Amino acid sequence: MSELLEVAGLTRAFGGLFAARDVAFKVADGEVVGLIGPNGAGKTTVFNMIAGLLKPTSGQVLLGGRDCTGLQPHRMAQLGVARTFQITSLFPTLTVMDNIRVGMHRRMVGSVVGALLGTAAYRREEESARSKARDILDFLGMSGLSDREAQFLSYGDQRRLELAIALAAEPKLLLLDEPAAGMSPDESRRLIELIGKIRQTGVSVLLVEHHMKVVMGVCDRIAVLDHGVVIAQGQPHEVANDPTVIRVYLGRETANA
Ligand SMILES: Nc1ncnc2c1ncn2[C@@H]1O[C@H](COP(=O)(O)OP(=O)(O)OP(=O)(O)O)[C@@H](O)[C@H]1O
Repeated sequence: MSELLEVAGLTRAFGGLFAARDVAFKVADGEVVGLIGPNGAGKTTVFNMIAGLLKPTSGQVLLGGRDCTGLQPHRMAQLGVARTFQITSLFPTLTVMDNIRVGMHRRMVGSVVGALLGTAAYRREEESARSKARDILDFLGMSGLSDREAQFLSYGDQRRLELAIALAAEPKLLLLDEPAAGMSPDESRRLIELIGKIRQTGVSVLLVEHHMKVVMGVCDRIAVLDHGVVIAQGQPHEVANDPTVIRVYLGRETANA
């Protein structure tokens, strides 16, 4: 497998505090990598530096070997990095289908003028967007919800809709920020299945997650952060049995196992 994402020496200081220091890990094509650690360990900071939302103080973010350090989020998106957004970014009174189409809209070539004039090119693009959105809903097992307003979806379905919007960008790398937060055990199980399905399509996933069952159930490899530093990385069973990791988790928080 070739490397899709590589971060090297990634560091971010806030004043005198190093939220991330010299962080290094890789995500291969079609691999699911978990980024875990106690509260305040630096997961979001690393995640945001990869997504382009936060500039590193030093270090590199490489995508397919290309240096993408410090690029803006929309440039990272163009290069194939998609992230899930919080539920608040859904449009509550729009249908599931329209939420996905709005998500796609920014990347569509057709102009506003084309839309206003109802040109053939615009209609073709619009139909292909709808068809793609239907495929994604089908893939996520949400076909029956296409016409439902987002506000009437269950919590788990709202989070699946976020996934659908991210997948509509046809990413190479999907960044998932605590996708299992607030989910019931049933919803978490479905999420594990879905992430597995997404991986099978060749998409790589970087997952920040507190929910250990989800992390252990779906990740090929895990990197553990503590105080901004990677203290362990490896396969789930290696990390779970690492004495430093056990000490950090037992000492700092009760793992959500
Ligand atoms: N904008 C900021 N300004 C100052 N300090 C920050 C900022 N963002 C994060 N920090 C600090 O950096 C450290 C790492 O925070 P970060 O949010 O990356 O951790 P986390 O692992 O994502 O935590 P959680 O699991 O609670 O979301 C924390 O000490 C936090 O207080």
